[in-house]
Amino acid sequence: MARIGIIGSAGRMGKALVEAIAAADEDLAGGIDKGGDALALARSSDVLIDFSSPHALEANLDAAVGAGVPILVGTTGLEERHHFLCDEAAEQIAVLQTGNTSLGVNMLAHLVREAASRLGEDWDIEIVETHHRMKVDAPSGTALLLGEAAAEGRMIDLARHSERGRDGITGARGHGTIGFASLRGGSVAGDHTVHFLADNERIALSHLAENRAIFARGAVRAAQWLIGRAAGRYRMPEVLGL
Ligand SMILES: NC(=O)C1=CN([C@@H]2O[C@H](COP(=O)(O)OP(=O)(O)OC[C@H]3O[C@@H](n4cnc5c(N)ncnc54)[C@H](OP(=O)(O)O)[C@@H]3O)[C@@H](O)[C@H]2O)C=CC1
Ligand SMILES: O=C(O)C1=N[C@H](C(=O)O)C[C@H](O)C1
Repeated sequence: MARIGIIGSAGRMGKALVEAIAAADEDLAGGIDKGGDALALARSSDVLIDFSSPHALEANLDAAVGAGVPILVGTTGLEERHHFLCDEAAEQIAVLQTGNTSLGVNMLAHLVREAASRLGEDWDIEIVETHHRMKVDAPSGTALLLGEAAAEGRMIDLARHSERGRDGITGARGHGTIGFASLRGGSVAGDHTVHFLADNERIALSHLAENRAIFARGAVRAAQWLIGRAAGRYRMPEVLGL
């Protein structure tokens, strides 16, 4: 049995993970929240799963490196410097960072990449996400993951072709850009739709999460897969065989 340590264990995802670890017949090494000792947790774990806060990322990566255990980072709201920190840690341990651990969203990303590569630039791409009222970051990590997939399909740089947070007299939509819109309310676990819009026709590719069990199940699967892996950055499609 693998010993899995959870960072953010009292949170919404932390609770779902406790159930998923039991369902997978693995061992819960322990869990911490704000103020917890990540290094002590890492030393008693075979792998760490982090669904907490971007503020905690540096300490969590240091703990994983210190104990020499792999880490799955599911936390979203990450900035460029957080991705550099993941790269640095991945020189010494296996690191998998992803905005979404579910099979369905990773399959959707594959479809979006394919559609974006086949449809010309006269098909505008807009990504709409809806989440529960407690979510603190926008756009969601998943929306950005889907945006990256679309940008890869188009062979463009997402950072230089994004339209985010439109408000006021924005001017016409930039040709060839990828737009993002975020809705917040209720208890929605996570809905994402990638719209492809051309003159007189539209395609909408969607994923609707009915609960957090899908994220927790994927996270445990990734954690199991990470144990014993060489140092490096890994991605969910490798875990899921997509
Ligand atoms: N990749 C994916 O598939 C998914 C990613 N997420 C992401 O996971 C993250 C957590 O989501 P959710 O569970 O809903 O959020 P919650 O707010 O419910 O839980 C976050 C938990 O992290 C803890 N925490 C906060 N700061 C620290 C810290 N410095 N060190 C250790 N623990 C800390 C909190 O503890 P305290 O209350 O003490 O502050 C809390 O228990 C978000 O970024 C979310 O977007 C969510 C679902 C799926
Ligand atoms: O905060 C959430 O709840 C979720 N966060 C992730 C994201 O930002 O995409 C994944 C999922 O959609 C739920």
